[in-house]
Amino acid sequence: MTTDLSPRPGGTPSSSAVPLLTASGVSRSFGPTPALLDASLTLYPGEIVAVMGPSGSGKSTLLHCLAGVVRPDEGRIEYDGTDLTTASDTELSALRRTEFGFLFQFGQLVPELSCLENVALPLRLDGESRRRAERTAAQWLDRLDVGDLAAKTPGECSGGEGQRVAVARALVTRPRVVFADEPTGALDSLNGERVIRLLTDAARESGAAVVVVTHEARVAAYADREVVVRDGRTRDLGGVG
Ligand SMILES: Nc1ncnc2c1ncn2[C@@H]1O[C@H](COP(=O)(O)OP(=O)(O)OP(=O)(O)O)[C@@H](O)[C@H]1O
Repeated sequence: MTTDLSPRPGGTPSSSAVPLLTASGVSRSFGPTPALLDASLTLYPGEIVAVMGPSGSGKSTLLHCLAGVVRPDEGRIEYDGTDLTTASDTELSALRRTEFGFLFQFGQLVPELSCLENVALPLRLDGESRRRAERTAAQWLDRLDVGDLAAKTPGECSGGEGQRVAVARALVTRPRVVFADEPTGALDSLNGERVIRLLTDAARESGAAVVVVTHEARVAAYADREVVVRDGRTRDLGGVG
């Protein structure tokens, strides 16, 4: 049997592979405000893509549409054969729970739970026994160099430590895609660099693809490819560096 930290089958990046997630012609407005206009993005299995662009250009809206959190007004988003624009709310929430992992700028850990319980939570929600979930969670905390924080609550951790716990929680279900929205935005440059390095290393090892929204070039440097969003429109800049 493979361990919980092993790569998922088919998780090696390859430009010749079939895309895992494809968005084409996606538009979305909030009232009179157009947030996305004819946006497109293709994500291959195991690939790390940075989404960059000025404030208010539509990066988070694109991420939310790709993750099935926001429904576009127009366009098509296909994840592994499922059209997210027509999927039911039940189908979308099952996808988000089993196939996707999420990482935000801050505030995503449950303050009342220990770090170990926070990381075990997605597995518990998926029906895993407490013992198994916490054993896997402990492996992930070790992987992210925060094994010694297992019994602490998020309030007892520094910002960088909390983000590393959050990375463990985003990866613990072995998702096929991790959506990260400014995961280093609240950290100093040293801690930010450590978090993005650990996130991308752990994602590559486990075969997860990553879509990371960032305004920091040094964070985007960890990606395989860069997509820029400007005034709601996407432009693929190809390989980074
Ligand atoms: N829920 C919402 N209700 C109303 N307007 C929204 C909503 N979400 C986004 N917008 C608007 O859509 C546009 C794009 O916002 P979005 O958050 O996607 O940009 P962003 O590039 O992620 O910005 P930032 O870098 O500042 O986080 C902005 O004009 C924003 O005000």
